[in-house]
Amino acid sequence: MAAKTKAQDIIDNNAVAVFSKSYCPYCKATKSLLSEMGAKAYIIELDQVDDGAAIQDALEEMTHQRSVPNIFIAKKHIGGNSDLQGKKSQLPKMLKEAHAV
Ligand SMILES: N[C@@H](CCC(=O)N[C@@H](CS)C(=O)NCC(=O)O)C(=O)O
Repeated sequence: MAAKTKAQDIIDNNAVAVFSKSYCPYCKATKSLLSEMGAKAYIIELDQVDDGAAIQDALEEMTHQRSVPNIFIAKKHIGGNSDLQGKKSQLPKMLKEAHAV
């Protein structure tokens, strides 16, 4: 599957999608926050899959964001960890509406 199609497929089929890298501290903070909130999230570690670099390129093209984590809730691009942390007070409602909790 082409990387762009794969990225879009992950975004479309998961209430919460996190494109992450296993060693990235910002990604760890995002995963911790989502876990604390009890959210079911699809997490792909781009440094641990063969097509990770191609998926990162595709995400940059789609969102104009190259950094990880690259986060989507209900198919909507949220941004990175700082964007997610900044939405902390809205998250319970957003996650509920996305059927992620
Ligand atoms: N402000 C960003 C910082 C994210 C960041 O700097 N991520 C690093 C990895 S820890 C990154 O994407 N580096 C480029 C790369 O891995 O290609 C956020 O809050 O998500």
